[in-house]
Amino acid sequence: MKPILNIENLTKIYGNVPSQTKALNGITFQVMPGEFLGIMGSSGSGKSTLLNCIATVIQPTGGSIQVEGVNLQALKGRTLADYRGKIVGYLFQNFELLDNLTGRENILLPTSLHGIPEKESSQRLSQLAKYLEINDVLDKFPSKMSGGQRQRVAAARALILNPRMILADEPTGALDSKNARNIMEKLSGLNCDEQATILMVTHDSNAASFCKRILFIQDGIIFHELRRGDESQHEFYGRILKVMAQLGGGSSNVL
Ligand SMILES: Nc1ncnc2c1ncn2[C@@H]1O[C@H](COP(=O)(O)OP(=O)(O)OP(=O)(O)O)[C@@H](O)[C@H]1O
Repeated sequence: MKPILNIENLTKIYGNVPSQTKALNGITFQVMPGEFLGIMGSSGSGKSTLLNCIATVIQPTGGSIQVEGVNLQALKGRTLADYRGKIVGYLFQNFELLDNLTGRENILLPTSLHGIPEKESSQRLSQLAKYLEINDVLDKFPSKMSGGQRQRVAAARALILNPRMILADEPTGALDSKNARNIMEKLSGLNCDEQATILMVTHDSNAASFCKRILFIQDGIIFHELRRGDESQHEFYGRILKVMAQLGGGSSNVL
């Protein structure tokens, strides 16, 4: 099997001499199709910079990112729009739903932007709405939804085009523990049932314990890696806490 994502010696330097910040300092890793990879690290370690480089929101300074064998730097115009719309789906901490659109309209927005036939879109919508338990909020505006409902609607929007890879930046960051657990169960279910490939940046050790593998970043480099293997989620959570303690951060919530 070939990796879906191949990152080699990635660097990102912000600013100009003399006030430069080296946010990524030569990161190399691969992600295989169907992986659920967590990226953890203390504040300022470079996690969001890494995710934003993969999302093509920011340009790396050096190194390469290949998705399904294609170098992201080679993407332009239509191919770049297709990458951003169809190859990757994004899930943000603050949901980023449009306030003046209903849940249904928010979810279907990418399908109209990418010219997906209505029948295909509505079939996928029904499937996702059932799975994510959001049927009763499809006609509501985001301001009338709970935080958990907003994040599940945002997840449906991220998944509506069947992306090859989901990029999630602190998806539980604005949720209480019950809703955080709920969205993580849904993401984990998609990973198991649909073999969705997920890359998730998180500070939350509970959320990270749903992953199959975790990369810990410190000062822009990979400092440690954990694989869950056959461990229970609770055992994995314990190991995550130990690494986070070494990094000087972490979550005190217990599953
Ligand atoms: N636009 C920017 N201009 C200059 N420096 C930046 C910029 N964005 C991030 N940085 C710096 O790059 C480093 C990595 O930041 P990044 O946001 O990737 O860290 P992070 O691990 O995601 O942090 P957090 O967990 O607090 O969100 C930090 O030192 C940060 O101050």
